[in-house]
Amino acid sequence: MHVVVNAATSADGKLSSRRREQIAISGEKDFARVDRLRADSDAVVVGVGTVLADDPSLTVKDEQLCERRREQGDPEQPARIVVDSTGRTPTDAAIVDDAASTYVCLSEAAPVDRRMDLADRAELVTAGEDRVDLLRAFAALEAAGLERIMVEGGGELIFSLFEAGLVDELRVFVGPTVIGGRDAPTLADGDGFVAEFPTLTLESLERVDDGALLIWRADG
Ligand SMILES: NC(=O)C1=CN([C@@H]2O[C@H](COP(=O)(O)OP(=O)(O)OC[C@H]3O[C@@H](n4cnc5c(N)ncnc54)[C@H](OP(=O)(O)O)[C@@H]3O)[C@@H](O)[C@H]2O)C=CC1
Ligand SMILES: Nc1nc(O)c(N)c(N[C@@H]2O[C@H](COP(=O)(O)O)[C@@H](O)[C@H]2O)n1
Repeated sequence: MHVVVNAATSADGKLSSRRREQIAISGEKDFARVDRLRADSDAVVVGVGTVLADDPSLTVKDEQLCERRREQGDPEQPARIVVDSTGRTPTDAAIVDDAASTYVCLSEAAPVDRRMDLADRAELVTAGEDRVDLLRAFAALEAAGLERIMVEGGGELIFSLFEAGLVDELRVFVGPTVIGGRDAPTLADGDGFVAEFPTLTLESLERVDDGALLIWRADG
């Protein structure tokens, strides 16, 4: 399995504002790059915080990219994956619509009624007691044939993926804006590291739109 985390931050490292509403940080070229990265992936992952904040579809928007996937024998759309310990994903969320297949990764703490509601719309993967055990969940997803994984956020999930040692690559578009706010989500939130910080090797740095795209390889 190869896991690429992709996100857009403001110049001060925020994913969105303290209101936790979706903000277009990327410009046109960067959104097109994100669409190509989705098209090159078997699955696109977000945490339930992003589902509740943004109601994302996570689909490939360019019809030619969908056509290319079909020609390669892939499903027209990559699968969507939500990491959601207790099954808070609404049943009318775009991520569980018919546009693509969806996996919801739950923990044992997810109530039966939430499981039953979501099971009509998604494949359920259970790993972990109170919180999703990402190592086990990702192993189950790999066993289901999902190899090329793109993670789109948010900051809580990205931190946990680094903590679990699951990140192979980090691609960050840094946009020309300042959002600020101590409570605004950043690229990696969670508890934060105090020692043994994950380190990265810079693979490339490119001007895109009015910002910069940085591609990092995770060491270790
Ligand atoms: N600019 C960008 O590129 C992007 C911006 N965003 C923004 O980020 C914000 C959402 O980010 P955030 O609030 O951090 O939410 P996340 O999308 O990271 O989801 C976090 C939630 O996932 C669930 N979860 C389950 N298991 C785990 C685990 N092992 N580790 C971590 N989380 C787990 C938790 O909820 P539970 O305990 O209920 O399971 C947790 O609260 C929004 O404002 C959104 O707009 C999001 C994506 C990209
Ligand atoms: N790459 C990127 N740049 C931004 O500026 C963004 N705000 C995001 N957000 C992510 O895209 C998801 C929305 O996807 P759909 O348009 O619904 O397909 C959103 O939930 C974030 O994960 N990404």
